[in-house]
Amino acid sequence: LFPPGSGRLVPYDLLYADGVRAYFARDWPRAAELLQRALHSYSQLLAARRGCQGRCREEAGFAGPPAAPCWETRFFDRVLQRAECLGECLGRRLGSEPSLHRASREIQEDFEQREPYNYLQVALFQLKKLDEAVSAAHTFFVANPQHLQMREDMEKYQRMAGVKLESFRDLQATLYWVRSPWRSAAVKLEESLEEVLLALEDCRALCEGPQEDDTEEEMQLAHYIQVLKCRQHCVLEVATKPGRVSATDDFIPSHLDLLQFAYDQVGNHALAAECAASYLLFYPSDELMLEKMKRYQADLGEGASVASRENIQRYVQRSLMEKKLIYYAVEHLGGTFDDPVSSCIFFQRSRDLTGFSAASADPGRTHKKAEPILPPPCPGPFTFEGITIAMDSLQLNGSQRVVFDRVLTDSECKDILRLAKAAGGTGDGYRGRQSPHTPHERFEGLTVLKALQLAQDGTVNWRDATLLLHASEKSRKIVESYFTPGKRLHFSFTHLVCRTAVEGDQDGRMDLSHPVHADNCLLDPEGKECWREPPAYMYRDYSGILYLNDDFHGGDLFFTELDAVTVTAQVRPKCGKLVAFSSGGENPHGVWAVTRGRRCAIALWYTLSPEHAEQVMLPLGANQEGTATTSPHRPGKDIPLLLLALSLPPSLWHLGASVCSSGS
Ligand SMILES: O=C(O)CCC(=O)C(=O)O
Ligand SMILES: [Fe+3]
Repeated sequence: LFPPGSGRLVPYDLLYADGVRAYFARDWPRAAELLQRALHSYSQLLAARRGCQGRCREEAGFAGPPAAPCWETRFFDRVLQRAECLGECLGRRLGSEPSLHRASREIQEDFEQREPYNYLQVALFQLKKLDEAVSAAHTFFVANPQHLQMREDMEKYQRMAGVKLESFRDLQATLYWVRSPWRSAAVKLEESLEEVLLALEDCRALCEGPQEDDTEEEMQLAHYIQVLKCRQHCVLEVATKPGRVSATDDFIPSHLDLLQFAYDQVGNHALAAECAASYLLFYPSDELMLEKMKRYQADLGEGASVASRENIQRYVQRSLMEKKLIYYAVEHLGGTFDDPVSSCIFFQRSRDLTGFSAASADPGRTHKKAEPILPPPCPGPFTFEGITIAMDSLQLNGSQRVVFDRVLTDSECKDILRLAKAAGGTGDGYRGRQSPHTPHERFEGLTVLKALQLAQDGTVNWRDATLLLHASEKSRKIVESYFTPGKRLHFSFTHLVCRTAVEGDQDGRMDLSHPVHADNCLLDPEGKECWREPPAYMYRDYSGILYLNDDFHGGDLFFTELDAVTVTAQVRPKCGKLVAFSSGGENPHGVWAVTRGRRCAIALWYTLSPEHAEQVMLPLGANQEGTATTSPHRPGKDIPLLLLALSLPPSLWHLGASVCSSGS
């Protein structure tokens, strides 16, 4: 079908399937070759898609509005035109029908998760191509830092004689960023922001219907206002048209917010600051963002000037101007305007600009007074107002423990729970599976990045995904200011996790939902010690759990002594309750069985060390305490295996732990 030299790209899923088959047949040379070809084919496909997208966007942009009677139809025409262009362009570049290159969802996910590199590294290792094997392993590990098997392999590679430091390279890294998963998030966010701004332009251009010269002035004005309203509605149009990136009315500011977060995570403070400044154009009094701006400014130094993005400035100014004109018209000519953008600042500013309120009160006016327009509810930023300390270390009978209340409002909890539900419905990335701790519960986890990815796909809504990020960030700030004032706490790992009681399987249950453990060391209840060594996440310094609901039975969190049985304190989960504690042996904890319903929480782990921010890979070349040999103090087999496993993040359990469990 695809003879070599025909210039036709062999679909990557076919190559992959053959490669995996060869792998299991232990035909290493063939496996390595096919897997490498599969990866090559996949990257060619992505490159072709990117190239064609650029071209077709231009083409559709230059084509000019087709002469259809109403602009919605024309908008669809434009979309169809672009789809057609894409199909042709891809067909040409790939040398075959683009549909042949559409792999199943599972295979796509494998490639997104870099799974083929996992097979490849084994095959290359078997072929004694050590340098290439290490690069492949490293490339896989960068995207799967929680993968226990690979983590061990990486440690082995690092200890191996003859392995060069340069071999630890990410074969998929884009130019200047390595390691952080936020890197690819930022790239994707930039892409989708650009997509939307372009789509907006497309949509706005189509608002301009034919102008009849001889209509009366009044009619012309009415027509013009219609055009302006149409343009204002483009934000929503772009949000809901099929084939577009999913968006909400708050799409642009949310994107800027997420981008500043992503850039901050990868340490690019200049870009983070630029996005923060751009975000502030929408919400100039957002306290959290203003505070971040201050930090960025301090990080960047005195002389550095921070400006918002020009395209966003233009967007905001233009939008304000249009709203101003519309409000003016509504007031003087009648009619209504249902502002599609709920951003309060837009509303308030455009009202201020028109002098709307003052004009309405002017007694000299003869016009019928315009209906007062109520500002839309401001979603507003989080504030720390209202948060209370419900229990401190003393009341919790231990050290470095605290419980805060009212970190989230009921409606925020509801929105985040909705996110969990929507993500659960996809059966993707959030699959309910048996809890790793107990057969009587199902266990589901969703990371912030995965939530953003689902928002990108349009599976969940942007606002909810952003809310998850905000809730995490807010908790981080609270924990930071409580436990480490003046020192920055970084996210180490964050996920939304739900535990659901399996119905009809709860009678006489004796086990726990989450057995007693400590978060950064291996608890040894017999020796009454906690070993801070791998595979525990040693660099986790603080833990937080932000609860989202209480409509379930059981599921209280409890702290114990080092013996793992003497309970010292207990916390009943509730929406908005945040429990935080230091992650070490001073805080062994567990969760009572959930015997009815579903218990959801955002689990958060923080680190003081920037190198471990939101990734779990140890810096290469650095000396990893205790990784090279087993500590002589470690009572090896005396540590119950379960306790050992529990000090690893739950995320580990939903990544295929071994090569064999995936791709087959
Ligand atoms: O959900 C909870 O209350 C605690 C969970 C926990 O300790 C953990 O995931 O490490
Ligand atoms: Fe824990």
